Amino acid sequence: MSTAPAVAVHGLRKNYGKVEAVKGVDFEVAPGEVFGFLGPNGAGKTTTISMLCTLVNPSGGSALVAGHDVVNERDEVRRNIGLVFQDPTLDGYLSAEQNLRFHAELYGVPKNVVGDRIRQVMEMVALWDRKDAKVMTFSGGMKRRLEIARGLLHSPRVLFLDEPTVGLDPQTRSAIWGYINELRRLEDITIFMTTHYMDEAEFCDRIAIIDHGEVVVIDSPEALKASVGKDRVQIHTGDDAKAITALSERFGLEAAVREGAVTFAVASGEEFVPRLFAELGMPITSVSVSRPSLDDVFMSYTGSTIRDAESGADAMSWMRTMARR
Ligand SMILES: Nc1ncnc2c1ncn2[C@@H]1O[C@H](COP(=O)(O)OP(=O)(O)OP(=O)(O)O)[C@@H](O)[C@H]1O
Repeated sequence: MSTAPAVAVHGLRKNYGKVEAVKGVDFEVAPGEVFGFLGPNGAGKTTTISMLCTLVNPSGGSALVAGHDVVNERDEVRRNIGLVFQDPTLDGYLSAEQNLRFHAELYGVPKNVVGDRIRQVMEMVALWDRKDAKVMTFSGGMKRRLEIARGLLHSPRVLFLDEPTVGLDPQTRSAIWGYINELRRLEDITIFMTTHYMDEAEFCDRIAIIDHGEVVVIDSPEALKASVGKDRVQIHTGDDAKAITALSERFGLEAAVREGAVTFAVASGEEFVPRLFAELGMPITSVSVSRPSLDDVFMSYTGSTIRDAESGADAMSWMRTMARR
């Protein structure tokens, strides 16, 4: 297996008129990696992935995918990638299998292997028993699964998934992740995906947090959470106000009531708890310690929660829509 990066991006930029959608990003994705691009709506995820897939021309910088330049070697890039985008492009009047056969012809999959490959990818997403059904009869989750199967049909080296689970219910989302995990076990493939679901970013080997067109940080979910440094401690007491004062006076900690409990952040929370019981000077009825989540990571690197950032982006796109009228 090659050790050259599956994706190598240097100073990649995209402007739409005055909007700087992507402001010069740099990153590399190793072969076999599941790499996640995490950011709120409007952060520049789709624009970046579209440039890597040769669907949008960069305004500057460079990108190699499977060793090929996305501007000068578009055909080579396209042959080596699979795409699953937010907007479905399946033909509802054709059966699931016919959709895949059509795709196989477009990509020149050799005739002698098409049948076996179609069966293999459809079994991977548990749709083989529905191969003859028209796609218009499929649920949203089944269509997404079929799109993933189609994206894999020509054995791409890099599979791009743009928000693969957006709009799906939690059960279907978790099933899709089951297939993605199965896929990385069975196929020699690199997966590049975008998401704005924090819980899904946890499944990636590494994630890049992107905000306002810039990559803010790149690392494994574990390392990112560790970089935040502090655990979240929540305690229940008979008198929250008194507990907040005591935490401040005795430990110099800033606490507030969150989700009905006195909440504060502290390094090595588990080691701190025994001291807390001994020195707080009032009874504690329950305590919980949790590690930082990716939400805390996003907050610490961007200064806002992903939801706040999202409503800001929504407001921006609403203003742009109004301005165009
Ligand atoms: N074709 C376009 N013309 C003008 N502006 C665009 C175009 N496509 C994207 N933008 C703008 O570029 C910025 C980045 O958009 P992009 O779709 O890449 O973000 P995103 O992170 O993928 O968001 P989402 O999760 O909503 O898809 C936004 O401000 C968006 O409004």
